[in-house]
Amino acid sequence: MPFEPPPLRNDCFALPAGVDWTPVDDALALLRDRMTPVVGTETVPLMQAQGRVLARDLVAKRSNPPHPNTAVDGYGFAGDAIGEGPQTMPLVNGRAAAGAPFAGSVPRGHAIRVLTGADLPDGVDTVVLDEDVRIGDGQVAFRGPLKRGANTRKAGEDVVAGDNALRAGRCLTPADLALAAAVGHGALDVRKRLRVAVLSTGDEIVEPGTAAGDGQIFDANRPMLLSLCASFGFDAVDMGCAPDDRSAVRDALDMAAAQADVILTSGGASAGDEDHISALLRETGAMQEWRIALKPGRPLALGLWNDAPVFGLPGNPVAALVCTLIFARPAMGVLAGAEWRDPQGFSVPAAFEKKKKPGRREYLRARMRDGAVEVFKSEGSGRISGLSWADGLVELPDGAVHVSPGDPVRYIPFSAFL
Ligand SMILES: Nc1nc2c(c(=O)[nH]1)N[C@H]1C(S)=C(S)[C@@H](COP(=O)(O)OP(=O)(O)OC[C@H]3O[C@@H](n4cnc5c(N)ncnc54)[C@H](O)[C@@H]3O)O[C@H]1N2
Ligand code: MOO
Repeated sequence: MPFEPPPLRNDCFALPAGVDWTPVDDALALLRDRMTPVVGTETVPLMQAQGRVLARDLVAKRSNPPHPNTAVDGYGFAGDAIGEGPQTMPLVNGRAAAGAPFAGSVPRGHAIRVLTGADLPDGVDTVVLDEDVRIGDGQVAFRGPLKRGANTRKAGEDVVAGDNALRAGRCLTPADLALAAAVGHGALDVRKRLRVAVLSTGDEIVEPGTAAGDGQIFDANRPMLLSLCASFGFDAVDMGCAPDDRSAVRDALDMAAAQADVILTSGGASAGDEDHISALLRETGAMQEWRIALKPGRPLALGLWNDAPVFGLPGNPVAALVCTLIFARPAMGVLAGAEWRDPQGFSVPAAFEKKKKPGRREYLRARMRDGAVEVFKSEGSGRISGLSWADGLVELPDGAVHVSPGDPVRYIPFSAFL
């Protein structure tokens, strides 16, 4: 039987009793607390592991470097055999090169030709750089003093065999693959990719590029959310668009839960007559409507559908993106077996003025220009051009603020969510 984690609990999205408008940090703390990995593990070749989530701590099978070696092209000798001022040493026949070590031993007071990366021959612990020597008559001449061990690398100075080189839950970067390779691994145990189904809802939504009649709009959320999930390293599953019809939405959720580990829907998340996502999730008894003290993205419907967590995102594209980045992204990371990650923001000077009332956190579309952060001209939640204009978000705190140009504000680049 495949080794798979247990499903989430039915009440995994429940808010504590009496909570009404949930502050963003409380909502995030709840998600962090309740989410657990839902995907199993598999072994993949190292070369194909970029972007995957490491399933177990990676123990170094070999030290890096494995042996003491020279960091430069030059001449190696015993460091304690020289003093200050001019030095002359007879050269031993032969040389040590990377991949072609010198088999013999170098007598004290003698030197040997060494090339970068070569294991230090027996009797050598110090190297003088090519640029600092003169060669002639079977001898090498240079000026002392030279620190013992100069221009060499110690065995294990980077990683020692048996050390934990990488921690489980890490999303593997190109540099991680270099490290894993260096310490002796050719294949890695990783989490299976999280499958994320993306479903749009709404009678007014039509396929991009088709003819749109009066009252119809093109599906902008689906291409955005599918590509976003792919950029997070997940398998994005396109579930198309369901009309505002309870049984059609039910069928679409059934299909999504059969094909994916998580479901992202957009539209129909609030409590209007045609808000079928929240109504259906409520029917399962696992629906939680999170009214988050946040702009944009107030209504976020969370629930389980046939054991698959559902993030019912608001329909407005700006709110859909903000809710995905701020809530769904870190939660999906944990479902995928990764560590919880808070996006790294920066404190930068504002290039704008803004007054904000207390009681909710606000995210503004933003971009850095000339060392300061500017914000989009409108805060309208349907203004998709502003998402495209932006390189990130400015996060304004829950309390009241009056930002003036030059004041420090928190800027989170979109790349911080990847
Ligand atoms: N009486 C209230 N009305 C609304 C409230 C409220 O608190 N009380 N909240 C507003 C806010 S804030 C938002 S956000 C929206 C969220 O509503 P829904 O999640 O139910 O979304 P819809 O009503 O279905 O759609 C909202 C808006 O977004 C457009 N949309 C939907 N899907 C797509 C898509 N795939 N691509 C492009 N655009 C999409 C849709 O046509 C609507 O214009 O509710 C407010 N109302
Ligand atoms: O979530 Mo709505 O888009 O805040 O405006």
